[in-house]
Parts: sequence; C-alpha cells; structure tokens
Amino acid sequence: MAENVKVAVRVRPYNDREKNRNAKCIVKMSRNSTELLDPNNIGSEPKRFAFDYSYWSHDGFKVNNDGYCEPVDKNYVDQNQEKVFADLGQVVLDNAWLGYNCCLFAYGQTGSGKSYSVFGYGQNKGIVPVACERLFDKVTEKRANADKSKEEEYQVFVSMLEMYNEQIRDLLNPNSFKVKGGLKVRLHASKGFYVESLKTFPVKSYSDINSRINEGTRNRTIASTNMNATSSRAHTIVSITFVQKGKNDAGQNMTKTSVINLVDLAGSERVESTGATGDRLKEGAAINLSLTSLGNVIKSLADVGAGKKGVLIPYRDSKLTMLLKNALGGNSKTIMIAAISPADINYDETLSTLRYANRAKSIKTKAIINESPTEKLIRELKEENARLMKELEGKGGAEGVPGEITMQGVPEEEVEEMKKELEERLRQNEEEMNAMKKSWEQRLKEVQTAQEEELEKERRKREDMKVTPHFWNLNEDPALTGMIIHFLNPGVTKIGSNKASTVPDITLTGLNIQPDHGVVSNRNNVVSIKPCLPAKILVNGKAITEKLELHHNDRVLFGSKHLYVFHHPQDLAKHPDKGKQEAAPTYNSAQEEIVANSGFDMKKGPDKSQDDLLLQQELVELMPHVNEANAMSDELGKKIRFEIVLISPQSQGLSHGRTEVSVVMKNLVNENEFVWDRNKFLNRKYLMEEMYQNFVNGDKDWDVDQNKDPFWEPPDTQVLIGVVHIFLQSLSYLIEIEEFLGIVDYRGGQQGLLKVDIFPCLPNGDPLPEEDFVDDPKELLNRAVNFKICIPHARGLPSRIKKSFCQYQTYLDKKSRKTKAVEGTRNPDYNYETVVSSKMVTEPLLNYLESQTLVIYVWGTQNDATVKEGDSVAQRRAAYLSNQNWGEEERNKLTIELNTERKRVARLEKKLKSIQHVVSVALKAGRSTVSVKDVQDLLKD
Ligand SMILES: Nc1ncnc2c1ncn2[C@@H]1O[C@H](COP(=O)(O)OP(=O)(O)OP(=O)(O)O)[C@@H](O)[C@H]1O
Repeated sequence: MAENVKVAVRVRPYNDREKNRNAKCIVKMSRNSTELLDPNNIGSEPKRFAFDYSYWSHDGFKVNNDGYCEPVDKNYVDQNQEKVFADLGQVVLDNAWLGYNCCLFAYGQTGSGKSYSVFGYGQNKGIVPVACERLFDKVTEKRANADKSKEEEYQVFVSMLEMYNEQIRDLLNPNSFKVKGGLKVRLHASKGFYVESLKTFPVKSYSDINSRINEGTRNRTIASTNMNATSSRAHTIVSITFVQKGKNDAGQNMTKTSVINLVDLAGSERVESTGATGDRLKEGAAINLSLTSLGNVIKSLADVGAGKKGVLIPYRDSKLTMLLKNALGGNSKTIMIAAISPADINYDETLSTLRYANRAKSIKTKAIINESPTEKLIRELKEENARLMKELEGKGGAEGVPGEITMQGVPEEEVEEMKKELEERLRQNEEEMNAMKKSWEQRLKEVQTAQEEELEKERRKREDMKVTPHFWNLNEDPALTGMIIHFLNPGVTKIGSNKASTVPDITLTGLNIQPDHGVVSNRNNVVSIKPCLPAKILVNGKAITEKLELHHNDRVLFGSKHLYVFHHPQDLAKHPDKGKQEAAPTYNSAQEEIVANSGFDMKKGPDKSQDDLLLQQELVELMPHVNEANAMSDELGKKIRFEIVLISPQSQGLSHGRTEVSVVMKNLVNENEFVWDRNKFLNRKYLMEEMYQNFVNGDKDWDVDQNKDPFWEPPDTQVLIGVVHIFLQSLSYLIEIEEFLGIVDYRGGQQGLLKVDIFPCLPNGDPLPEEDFVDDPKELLNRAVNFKICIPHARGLPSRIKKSFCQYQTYLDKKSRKTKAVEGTRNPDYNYETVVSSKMVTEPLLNYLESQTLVIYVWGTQNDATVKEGDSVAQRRAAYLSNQNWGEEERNKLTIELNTERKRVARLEKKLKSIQHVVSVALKAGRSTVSVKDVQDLLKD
C-alpha cells in the first residue's frame, strides 16, 4: 500500500555565531504545528507548517558535566534524543524486522543539527548508534529464545559511503579514495541502483558496527583533510542490511531482507546564500548538483502524489538521487528530518528547508516485505547470471567468442565499459549466492580475524596514548576532531608527503605539504619539532623556522590544513595543576591564534561589542579558507593572491552598518584587484577545490577555460576605486564648496584626488548674486534652491585603472547620477556639470544639507594585461608598466593644475586667517557677533 513519507522538524539551540549577533528566535512550535516569523516583516502573518513530528530542542535543557543535554523544561523535546529515537528510529527498526526497506534522511543548512540527530555527539547519541544498539539487543534476545527447529539466523551487514562533489568514496575502504572520479553507480535489474565495489561488512555486535562507523568517520576525516574537501558539503550514507533467515511454518527456508539507509545530507545552503550571488560562476558548482537534483526529484514526486499525470522523475540527474530512488519513490518506508536553526538571521534558509520538507510530505512510497524462499532467490540469481554470461559473451568478454556481430559500430571503450558492468554484476551475484549458501558463522569468520586485529590495534593505541607523546587532529567539524592520532616515539619521526624519497613516518597529503616537511625528535621525552624549510609549520599560530621544543597542548599546523594538538603525557603529569585539567584547545581557539598572529585584533573583553565578536568569528571562519586558496593558487601556478580585508561601512559610502570581512583577489601579474564578499569567495573556493582535485588526479583538462576559471575575473568587471565624502553644510548658508578630496579605498588608503565644486545657483546654472546668502539656514525653508554640481576631473588614479567614472545620488534624486566614463588615463577629465533643484526647501532637505555628506563613488575597470604564453612574470610586469608612463603633455597639464591649486589653497588660507582675526577681535571686545559686511569684504577675492 502506498504511504506518505513521514516528516519531522527539529529546531536546535543557538550557536555562538547567532548568540554573538543577538539573534532572535523566529520559530514557534506547538504540537505538530511549526510557525516561522518573518523578521523583515514583523507584523505579517507567520508561515505555518504541519509535520508528522516536531521537536523543540532550542531551549529548556541543561548540559551536564558529561555533555549530556538534560531536559529541564516541559517545552524541551521530552527525553531529548530518546524521544526522537522512539518516534523515528524505533519505527525504522520495527519496519526492518518486518522486512521493509527503510530510509531516514536529514535535510537542513550547514550546522542546523542534521548530524546531531542522525549520529549524535558524545553522550547525546543519535539515531544511528541507538538503532544499532537496539537492533543487536533484539537479535540477542531472539537468539536466546529461538526455536531450534526453525533454524533462525540474523545477519547484519554495514557499508558507509561519502559523496562529495558527485564523487563517491567508500568510507570503509580507503583504497577507493584513489579511484579517479570516485566509485560508479550501476543499475541492477531487480534491486535498482547500487555503488560498484562498495564494501559491505558482516557485523555481529553493537561494538562491531560501532567500530566500523568509527573507522568510516576516521577515513572521512582523512579524506576531508587530504582532499581539501569541506565535510559539510558531503553526503554520508550508512547502509545496514538486515537479513533474517529461518524456516516458515511449511518448513520452507525463507530469507527476509531489509536495507536501512541512514543519510546525513550535505548542508542545503541555496546557491544564492552560499554566495554565488552575482557571480558569473554560480552555475559552475557541481557541489550542489546532487542537492538541487534531490529538490527536483522531491518536487516531481510531490506532483505525482498530488495526482499530476505524466510526470518524469529525474532520478538520473545525480548520483545521490539514483541511490535514493528506492527511498523516495519505491520500495521503502521513508522518514525525513528537517533540521532548522531558530535564529532570525537564518530566516531564508529555514523557510526554504520547511518548504522542502512540506513538499516531501506528499511523496508516496510503496514498501513491500522483502521475503522470499531462499531457494527461489538462489534460483533467480543463477538465472540472472546465466543471462549475464550470455550477454558478456556477445560482447567478446569472459571466455566467449569475439562479438563483432552484436557490437558492430559501438566504440571500443563503450564495449569495455559494458563488459566491466556485466562482470561486476556477475561478481556481485556470485557473492550473494555464496553468502546465501555459506553459514553466517563462516562469513563472520572471514572478516573476524581482520576485525579482531583492528580492535586489538585500536585498544593498543588507546593504551599507547596514555604514555607516548602524540598529535591528535582538530577539524572544523566537531565529529571529526580527535579521529587521527600520530605517535611520536623515541627517536626521530619524519613528516612529509608521499613524494619523499624515503617513506616518511607520518605521511600527510594535500596543500602545501612538502616531500620532506619536518622532523620531530623525541629524546628522553623532550619533544622538539623542526621544519624542513621552506615547508610551512605553525606552532601556536606562529611560523617556525628553527627547532622548537613542544609542550603539552601546543597547536601545530602543517601546510594549510593539517591542524593538530600535541599531547605530552609526561609534561601533563608534571603540571597536574592540583587536579585541574587544562582545557584542551579547540579548532576555533587554534584558528583564532592563527588569525591574531596575522595581525587582526582577536582580543576578547568587556570593551568588545557584539559586532566585534562577530567580526572575529567571521575572520576565524574565513582565514583557513584564504590560506588554502593561496596554497592552491601557488600549486596551480595561478599567480593570484588572496588577502582578507575588513571593509568599513564608511569605505562603502555608508553612514552606518557593520564592518564586513571580505577577500581581495589580487592578480600578481598586472596588480589588478577585485574585492569579493565572503560568500562569493567561498563559492569560488569550492570551485578551486574542484579544479585542484582534478589537477591532483592527473586530469589533463584540469585547467579550464578562463570563463570557468574560479581564479579569474574579467578585467572589465567594475571595481570601486574609492569614495569621496563631501560635507554639505556650507550649502545651507548658500556658500559654495570647492574641494579637491582624497578618493579613499576600503583600506583607508588614498587612490587619487577628485575635484568637486558645488555652487548655489540660479535655475539655469548661473551664479547667484553675491548678496544672496543666509545668516541662518532656517531662512532657506520654503524657498526654492538650485545647486550646480561640478566634477571636473580626478587626478592620480592607480595605474591599473583603465576606465573610470563617478556616481552619486543626492537627497533630491530618485536615481543615481553618473559622469561620463573616461578611458586610458590616470587623470581623467570628466567635465561634468549638472543643476539639482528643489522648488521648496523642506525640513528634511535642510537637515540633509546641514548634517549629511554627499558620497561620490569612483568606479573603474582595470587594464587587461593580456598574458602571452611563455612570458615570465617579470616580462609581463615590465610590459604592463611600460604602458603606464605618463606623456609629456599630461605632465605639463598636471604641473599647471598643481600650481593653480596651490595658489587657491594659499588664498583660502589667507581668507581663513583674516576671518579668525575678525572673530578674535570681536571676542576680545566682548561681542558675540561680527558684521556681515566685514565677513563679506574678507571673502571677496
Ligand atoms: N538538538 C540539539 N541539541 C543540542 N545541540 C545541538 C542540537 N542540534 C545541533 N546541535 C549542535 O549544533 C552544532 C551543529 O550541529 P550538527 O553538526 O549536527 O549540524 P549539521 O547540520 O550536521 O552540520 P553539517 O552540515 O556541517 O554537517 C553541533 O555543535 C551540535 O552539537
């Protein structure tokens, strides 16, 4: 019978970022109804949703010493993880016992709590570990009470994969990481899509399965560090196959199989919010492809559920949707958990998640009990194998005859590919048949020795960790922290890449890791580290160039990504601190010190505002990505440098707002600069990772066309050269403004000068009569005013600027105004004049004139230093700079202007001094006013 996908929604507590931003909770839950308030439209009706289950995990709990979140308030989800398991996990298990395929997948933006629900953290065990525990509890109970005559047997198998950027890796088989392009997805006639060569291990107990999942998580950590992949961008699927065998009442051997897929999806950030906004490369990212496809599949299935006819479900669009085909539209009982943030700042993402979940509600699946007589299953497999053999022979495979007749006209590679597929299916079927024939004990035995060795190794490792100094890893994903351990045994430990002439003791891969990277020596428990220059090693945030002694809890960064904490048991024992354990460093604290050592203020304290803390947090998030982007640029020879900059609201021409963390992308060849906002940079960084990975994989087409190159920005991209602020107060006295002001860039540096004159004038732009000025600005109220705005020229723009123009908007303008664009000079003459008029000065206009500034933005495009193949960097720079020399004529013009300007300034200074003199004479005489006539005379030329 068709049945709807069950949907649960869960709202997590605030994270630090939300707390620092003083976030407001915009989610309300009552029974199974969830309301979302729009923070941008407070009075509006909240968006209402109804789901099968709603879990309030936002507040109403306390964190115990062991990290367990204990409910203290009736609002908090009853019994925390237990309740979520009871509703969702238990249903999955019950269905598995009945022989249904089940799928539970978690959807939501990065950091919304997907992993917390699916896997859990520490004492707050998620659905996967609890489900495994309960499954084996029941198996043990069943075995104990088994009816011998029925020959009951329970078998559990586990596999674990990760899908990143459309590439599948077997997390229980690190060798699969080396497969170019990842593992393939194949289609099986009866079982649907499956992953080729994915290893499935039999497990006999909870600790077995737990150690397999830990092994998978450890491999995930290694992959995420080595391959520069960002773990929150990967989907993880744990598959548990549960087989129940036994005789039925008629004495027939039966096999009941259930596949349980537990899916922790990648962060669901939409393309716009991950930052591709306005970026020409937003379509390029394959990273989101699978999630976008999942969205399309869910939408189509929801349409079908709503009765729409003739809808094609695009399962084949991505590997994820192929693998989830059964879960979504076929033989499976499926549950979706929508994980959401409570905070107003995540409104868009939360709304999108809730809409997604709402759609998923109307998807219908048809689960059937997968139970058949064992003999029948074996017979079917045999029949299929016979058919496959025949097909293979037709393609000239196996021991068959060459298949020119059947395969005529089909390219050889395709035939090879088809053959491989058939062979793989044959192999799988054989394996399955053997598995059915073999006893469970036999199957377990096959892996047991290896696994026991693994467990013993793990046990020994834990013992060693108590006495031997070692490094343990820090990862931005808390679930992956502490998963990698490297021991530093007495003597010398060499660290390097797999390109070293002798295999290093600790092999690291990835960005900025040199073949011989560094050496750690441990002599009588004094442990020191030395880099093999120019290899990059940071200890406690500072680059080291010489040998340095390490101490307990020191943070060590190798290259750009391998971040470790040094654990020194003997050192620790020397400083027990009267039983007080020193807090272990965290990923965040280690990154903070790296940022602080790069010159940013990371101090905490009461003088720091919420905005300061938020800024610090954004720096911590961005800095490692910027370092990695630079390392990739170096290795790929891109001649691009990235640098973090803090952009104040003033430098963007704004009077208020917060300072933003952005990234400047600098072309080292022609010195062109582009400021990318954080989101755009992060989006580009994912594309850089894709490119770098292709490069590492030896793909000869790694270097893509300029239009798709994440390291490239077209030179005709408009950049903000700087802004000019002009105080308008003089205009409220009808006194003209004549200024030659600095064009200030985001760094606060001067990028040239802009001449701006604003004159009160007649409607036709002619000057006002001399006597027409006001003593008190209020006199302007209800009068007509006209101002002539002149922007004659800019001088001394940076040499990289090719074309420039100015843009501004006064209080009286509905749209912004622009000067003409001038090309080919650093000293453009805009010769711009316009008259801005108001028929009647109002209070707000007067207020604008008295207290505001006019902001003029100077925009430009940069020179295209077209790079010729084979030119060295020095040649390219020389060619570029030679274009930048100023001509004789231009120099003369500037000299004349400079002299005129000097004279004007001298005149103004003289007038100022005279006015100061008149004022001081008046003050000495005890007067509080000066004669208008006197001032007027002084102002005359
Ligand atoms: N229900 C909850 N109760 C308490 N803490 C939670 C809850 N849900 C999430 N958290 C905390 O929020 C943080 C982010 O959660 P989690 O790692 O599960 O997010 P995620 O959606 O899986 O992120 P990613 O996409 O990066 O994998 C973790 O530190 C986690 O402990």
